[in-house]
Amino acid sequence: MKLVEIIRTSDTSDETYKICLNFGEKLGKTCITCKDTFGFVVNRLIIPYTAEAMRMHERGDASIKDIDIAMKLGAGYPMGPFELSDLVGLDTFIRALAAFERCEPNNPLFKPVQLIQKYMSNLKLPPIQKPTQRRSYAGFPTAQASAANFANSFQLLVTAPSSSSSSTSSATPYNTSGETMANDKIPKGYVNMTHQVAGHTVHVGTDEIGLLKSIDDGSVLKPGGSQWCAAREIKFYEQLLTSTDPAVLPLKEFVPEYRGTQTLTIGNKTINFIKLQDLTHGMLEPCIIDIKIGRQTWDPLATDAKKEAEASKYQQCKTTVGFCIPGFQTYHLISNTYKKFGRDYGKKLNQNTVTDALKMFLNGDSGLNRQLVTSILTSLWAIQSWMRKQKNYRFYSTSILIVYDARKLRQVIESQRRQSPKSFPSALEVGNRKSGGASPTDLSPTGNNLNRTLSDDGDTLSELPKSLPKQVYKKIQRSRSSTNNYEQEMRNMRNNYHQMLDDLVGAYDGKKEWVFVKMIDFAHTFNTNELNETQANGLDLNYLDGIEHLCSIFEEFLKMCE
Ligand SMILES: Nc1ncnc2c1ncn2[C@@H]1O[C@H](COP(=O)(O)OP(=O)(O)OP(=O)(O)O)[C@@H](O)[C@H]1O
Ligand SMILES: O=P(O)(O)O[C@@H]1[C@H](O)[C@H](O)[C@@H](OP(=O)(O)O)[C@H](OP(=O)(O)O)[C@H]1O
Repeated sequence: MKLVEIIRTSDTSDETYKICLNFGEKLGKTCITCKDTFGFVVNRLIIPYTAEAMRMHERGDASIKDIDIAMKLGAGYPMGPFELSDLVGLDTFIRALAAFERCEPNNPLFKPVQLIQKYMSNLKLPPIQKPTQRRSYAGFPTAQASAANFANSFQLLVTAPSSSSSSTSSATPYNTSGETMANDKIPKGYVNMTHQVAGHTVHVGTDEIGLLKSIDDGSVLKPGGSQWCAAREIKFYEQLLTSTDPAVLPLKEFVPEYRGTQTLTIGNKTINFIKLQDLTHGMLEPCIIDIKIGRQTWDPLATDAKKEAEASKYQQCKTTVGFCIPGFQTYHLISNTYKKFGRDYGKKLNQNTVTDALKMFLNGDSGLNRQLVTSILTSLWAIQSWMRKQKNYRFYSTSILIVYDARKLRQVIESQRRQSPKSFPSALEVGNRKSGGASPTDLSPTGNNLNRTLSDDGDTLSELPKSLPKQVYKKIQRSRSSTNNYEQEMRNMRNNYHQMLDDLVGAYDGKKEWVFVKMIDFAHTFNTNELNETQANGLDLNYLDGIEHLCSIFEEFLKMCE
């Protein structure tokens, strides 16, 4: 975020104020000054604005989609109010609005929004506890979606490909109708994994589910069952975890962190899940591509029918480049929207168009970014180099999952443009961001400033240090007079602050990784000692062919960056 709000209280000395200002500027931020008033500038304006947008929809004046479009095109905001509130999380929004109301109980701007109250109470949200990344369990209902299944529908609504891209985006693994498996079937503490681009997914009206996400620790849970060959995949991860074989050790770096298994009862079924690190964790605008490696996507135990079915899919791609793309999503920086492409799109790709798809994934329409391409290519090379040696495994139907945060890419482009304006004239263009002006997206984890003074002061009243600065006492006195349960309030605010900070750190901490390239899906991976001599002989050429082609495409991309 480019913006820093410096809060100057009546007790702030000129010197302290200047130090803060200088510090902010040294960090390359744009600093503004505001009095110590609740919400400061951004939240004080964004919260009632968003509430009013929701009331507008509630009155039936305009649809969610139209309000978002109107504010983007009519007011130049990079995100509409609903898109923004979904990013921040309705739970955070609702609490911020309630906190404002407590500060000014008679101000109609801060009155609760009935529609959200109703949906939130149906959602049975967990109390604010450990920070999660984006609050993917938040969402706003479409007109059609029922209260029970709306959790992801708003996300889908705002992220569904626009009609102009429909020629390329066709069917996705998502339920674009906005229907997801009824949330009441998913055990408390878990939600559907919104950012899943391929693989087995929820099917309404059946017991089929897709990946879940644990709210508690942010892990993804991949469902097992004979259909998904879970036993084989669990065996793969468990063996790898304990392996000390030097020939195998590098593989540990190429897969997501394995966190064991977890049994959950969904409806009347007991399902064993594989728990993995969520590679999109902490990303605000995750771009994800699933690249299935290998011409042969069936394993040696496959039936003839399965072989035939697999061989007939993604034919043009698999036979020419040795890999295929069952799905991807990209956060398009120029239009500020998600674009999603499912298996139907992937099945039409060929040797030439597959490169366009990869470029689109990389937001390459305004030039490929060297840092992004290099980062991906480095990881691909590492996998390729290991594959050129390893003889322990045969990887059938595994994928390479490439994930990056478009929010960070935007920052990288903007900072490159600052350093070398001529070479990056169209950065932008990138997302219609007017440099210098704070936009709603810049400020999106709204509320980040909201509780700063309070949370900096300590957890609860009893934990506050004895010698508090004068202004802290003043704040406490003020807050105390406006709320009955001050200690609880402090705790809530503190927790809120941590959540918001987590969002911010996830998106903006320069040290945090923002690009991941990992191998996933080991349901058809075999140890060579399970295979006959012919199958086990030599290298995994099926995999090697695909990864070599993939590397060569990225090598070409790298040349284009020069
Ligand atoms: N560790 C992870 N972090 C984030 N997302 C993940 C992770 N693992 C899987 N996914 C998401 O889930 C999708 C499907 O994963 P995976 O291929 O493991 O499932 P599957 O149901 O076995 O797929 P398939 O039907 O191709 O065999 C991926 O495309 C990706 O979007
Ligand atoms: O790419 P698509 O078109 O989505 O095809 C699916 C993909 O090949 C999966 O890997 C496969 O699951 P397995 O890995 O379990 O074989 C699934 O088989 P299934 O329908 O038999 O589950 C296919 O439908």
